[in-house]
Amino acid sequence: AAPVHPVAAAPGHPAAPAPATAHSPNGPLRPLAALSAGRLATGDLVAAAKWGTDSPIDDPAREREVLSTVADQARQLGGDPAVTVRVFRDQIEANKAVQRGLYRRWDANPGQAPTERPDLQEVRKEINRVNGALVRALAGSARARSAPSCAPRLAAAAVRVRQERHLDGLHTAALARSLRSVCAGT
Ligand SMILES: C=C(O[C@@H]1C=C(C(=O)O)C=C[C@H]1O)C(=O)O
Repeated sequence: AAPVHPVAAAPGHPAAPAPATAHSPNGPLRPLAALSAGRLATGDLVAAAKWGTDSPIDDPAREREVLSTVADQARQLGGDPAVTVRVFRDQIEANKAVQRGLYRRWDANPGQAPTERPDLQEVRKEINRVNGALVRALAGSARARSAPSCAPRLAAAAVRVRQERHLDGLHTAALARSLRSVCAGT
């Protein structure tokens, strides 16, 4: 098994608590954007793990497991399980959009296709860690997510993350997709 890529292994240290509002330029929304980008980076590894195998991009059983786990985690943290599940449905769609985009790229340019195959189970362990951090960041951002300033602040945070991580068009579009229901009432 190939080692987990460092970009995915350290998306803002997912095991640590979400940074406090005062230390984040965009308040508690910035970690949501950063963690979402970290989760999307795992999409590259998942695509590489599945490419050339029988494992389909869509794995509904794994998706159900993710959604039920994050709902439980949200309940334990005093978060909102319904909101958490809604956001994670978007996270999952965005992850699959990355995988599909990479498959298109690799089909069109076989020279760009991965030559190493990461272990999907190892990548999913990393995804689980990011999931836990995201659930925590969601639970800690209820006020910011329901404020009228949520959408512009979240958009600004996403732009910063795109710049910091030098995201390409595929990952930038997926980041927007992943954050679609973060702000209440959007
Ligand atoms: C990331 C994967 O691919 C898809 C996306 C998932 C996700 O974002 O959690 C879960 C299952 C798959 O439908 C995977 O198979 O683990």
